[in-house]
Amino acid sequence: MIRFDEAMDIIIENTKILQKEKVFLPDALGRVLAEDIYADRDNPPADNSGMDGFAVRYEDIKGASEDSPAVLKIVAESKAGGELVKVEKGTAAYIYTGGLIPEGADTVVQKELTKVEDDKVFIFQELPEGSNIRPQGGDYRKGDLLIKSGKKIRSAELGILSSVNKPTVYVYREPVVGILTTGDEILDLGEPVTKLSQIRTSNTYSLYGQIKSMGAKPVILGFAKDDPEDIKEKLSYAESCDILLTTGGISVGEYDLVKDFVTDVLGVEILFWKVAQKPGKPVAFGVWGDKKEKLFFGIPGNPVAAMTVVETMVKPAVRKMRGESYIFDPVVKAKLSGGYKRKKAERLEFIKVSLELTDEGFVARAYKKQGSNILTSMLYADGFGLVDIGVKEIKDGEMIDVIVFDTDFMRKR
Ligand SMILES: Nc1nc2c(c(=O)[nH]1)N[C@H]1C(S)=C(S)[C@@H](COP(=O)(O)OP(=O)(O)OC[C@H]3O[C@@H](n4cnc5c(N)ncnc54)[C@H](O)[C@@H]3O)O[C@H]1N2
Ligand code: MOO
Repeated sequence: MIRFDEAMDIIIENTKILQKEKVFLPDALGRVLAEDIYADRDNPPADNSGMDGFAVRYEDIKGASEDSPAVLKIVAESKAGGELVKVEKGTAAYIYTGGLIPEGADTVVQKELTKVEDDKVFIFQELPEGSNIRPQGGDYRKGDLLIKSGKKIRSAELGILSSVNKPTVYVYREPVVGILTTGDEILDLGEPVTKLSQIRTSNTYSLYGQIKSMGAKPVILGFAKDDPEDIKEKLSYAESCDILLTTGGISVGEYDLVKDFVTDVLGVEILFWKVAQKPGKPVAFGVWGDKKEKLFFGIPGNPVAAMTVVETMVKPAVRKMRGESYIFDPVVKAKLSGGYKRKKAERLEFIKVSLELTDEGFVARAYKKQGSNILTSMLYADGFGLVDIGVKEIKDGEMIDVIVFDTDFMRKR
């Protein structure tokens, strides 16, 4: 049995970033940029006005006051999208926000400080030279590196990409993740219950949700009975996936067949099996494909073990494949209210905790039932508290590290 950190090193070392692909700009939201983005023009492309008002020569308004206003003849108009106009000594131009600064003008006086009579504008205040002018290149210059490859595309990035005229953009491909559910007892949605021992699947859809929300494409490969032929056939459906997840049949029972068959059918090379963690101990990991570029996770059947393994092990791998720079969820220090006790301390334990953000920092509370079959514990959890190997008790009020996988609790007021 290896430790969790050793397992993660093996996973990350064997995970490769996927190829890039071109997508339409709006579809790039949430994806990771696979090219450097340079400015095609200065922004703003020319000096322009930050206010509605009048473009003037500073010389002409110098010394202006309530009692002795400057009086200028209005000779032109400059609006956003308009032509470049001109002002000369003793004249002014109407100007609107975004309008080009007329040739000869060096200052903009906002409308509120002026009065118009016929073709004359009265200016009642001197403003510093250059007032209300947004200079050419004040945001960025042509040729500047604006966004580096590897950046996750949010709305701000979409705005910049569109401002530099990128109707399509290179991003990294999103992994296709096949989910194969195994077990004689497992029923899909809608299948009638005919025996007491049958279990309605939870893993198929909780894993689907996890995979989808981490920015990958889940594909449900079906349900296999604990029967060699059935498992082999359904494993073959995984051929076109980047990652194969199986749930169930990975422990040491007579019917735990998955690990051997992934090697027979897909040529998976198993790199580890069993990790000193709780839950999720029997997890298996391997690589396959021509260049060993595809991943296999044999995930335990117990529902909480399955979700925990996907959150802690599969998620960083998916993020790396997507080209993301930051692949781990945040870890925060939290005060563990109520403490936590356990009998054995041989494994790193991920305990399901709810979180609260108080004036004194994060407070974590462990769910009272931590078993790996307790589905409701995952409903309760915002994160996993980490109880290290060798630790049997964390006292009430002691600090623990918590992996935060849902931050909604921080919005509570
Ligand atoms: N002798 C040993 N027995 C077990 C060990 C061990 O080390 N020695 N490990 C235990 C641990 S830890 C886990 S976790 C489980 C994992 O077993 P499998 O991955 O082989 O899973 P199954 O036996 O197929 O199922 C376990 C449990 O989960 C339920 N299950 C399975 N699939 C689903 C699903 N899609 N939705 C909801 N529930 C599911 C299944 O009915 C079983 O109750 O092994 C321990 N045993
Ligand atoms: O570790 Mo198993 O993974 O207890 O549920």
